[in-house]
Amino acid sequence: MAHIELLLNDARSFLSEQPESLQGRITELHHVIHEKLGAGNDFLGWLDLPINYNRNEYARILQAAKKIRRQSEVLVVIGIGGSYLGAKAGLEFLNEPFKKNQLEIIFAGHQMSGIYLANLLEYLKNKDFSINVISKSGTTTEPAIAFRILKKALEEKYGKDEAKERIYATTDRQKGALYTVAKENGYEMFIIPDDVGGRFSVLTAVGLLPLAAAGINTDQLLKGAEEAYDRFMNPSLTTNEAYLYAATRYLLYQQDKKVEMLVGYEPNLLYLNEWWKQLFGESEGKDHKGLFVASAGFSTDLHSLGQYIQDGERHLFETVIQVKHSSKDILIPEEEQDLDELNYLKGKKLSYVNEQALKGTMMAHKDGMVPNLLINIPRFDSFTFGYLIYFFEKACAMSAYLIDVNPFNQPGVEAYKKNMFALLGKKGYENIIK
Ligand SMILES: O=P(O)(O)OC[C@H]1O[C@H](O)[C@H](O)[C@@H](O)[C@@H]1O
Repeated sequence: MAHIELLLNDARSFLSEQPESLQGRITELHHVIHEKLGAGNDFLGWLDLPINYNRNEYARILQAAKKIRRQSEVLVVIGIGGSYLGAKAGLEFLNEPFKKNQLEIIFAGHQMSGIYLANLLEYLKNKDFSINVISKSGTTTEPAIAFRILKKALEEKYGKDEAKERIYATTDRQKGALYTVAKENGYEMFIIPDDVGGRFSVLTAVGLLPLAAAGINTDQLLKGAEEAYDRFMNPSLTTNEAYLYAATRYLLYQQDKKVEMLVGYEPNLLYLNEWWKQLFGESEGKDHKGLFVASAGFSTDLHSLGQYIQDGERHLFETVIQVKHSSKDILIPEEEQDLDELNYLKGKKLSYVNEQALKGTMMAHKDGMVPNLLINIPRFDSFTFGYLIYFFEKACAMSAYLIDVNPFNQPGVEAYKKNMFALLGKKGYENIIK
């Protein structure tokens, strides 16, 4: 039984060729992926993580998570891009809105705002805190600056020796400035394997330590990823939803749909959108190719972007995530006078109203010539999160190979960095700007 469903009822009629016709190419590329024959083949370590993650390191992650919870009220997680979005997406996906957790997780180093960091330092003054600094390269500017500043605050508060017991560094096994700092100071370290790129690293310490520290059941998360691993080992489009998704978005792209929007009807999905955008945007957007990936939270954005989606340029399609079971719900009460004219909804669950909004919107957008793909997920739990992460990762590798780009590099990201370093006067960048 599939843990998540992919329904193409509102997409097929737009396609001049059905995704199943690509089965031959998909099977070929499945072998390219699994036999590591394609571009970027030294970055396929994520593929087997659900079955061969490092058990010793995982045991240390769980120990460290316990220690953090014992010692601190706040864990500051420093990282950007792939070293931030997976954990953030997981926390948002799994946390109950407004519920205060025993350990508060705060992210830093995911931008360079002085306002944000100054206020964070202020906030941390009277709190016990620990730091998990995450950077695969160990040299990314945003997290490096945030770490320098927060490390100083931690050392001033607890002294160098105790601060050392409160810093956890997740980085490369042997290189990079963060590696050097961590080794030199004797911080506990977690390794991002050489063959796992940032945006494919959620199932390593990058995602698992912050999530375990937050009290999330990471055993279940890994089990979900393992179930997805098993299911997507067979390339047949009759059972491999990851490849069916990849094939469908590829065909829509061929038919001049240039934008894909990931859409959810629950606020808990908003950061999954952000993680997904990095995954697909950095993996496919190169050599002047690739879908532009955007996202929306409905029904909120139906009151802003909704007009464009219904009626603007016809270059987009939507992938909608529906959550089948609500862990909590609320009934709409009856009012005697019905002044707000809502009695027609009395006794109805809010989840029911939300679902009708989803159905009505899909119908309207389809009528407006926007193909809709529907992904049904059962509920917000760790198992489903792990499953979904692996589903999208596998779909992404296939998608990128379908348009013949290397899914695992991101050369374009360096262009702005060079200019920024030149403007900041960094050594070695003197002659960049003419
Ligand atoms: O983990 P790091 O090496 O610090 O990298 C963090 C992020 O920044 C880079 O610029 C890349 O565009 C991302 O792919 C990466 O996830």
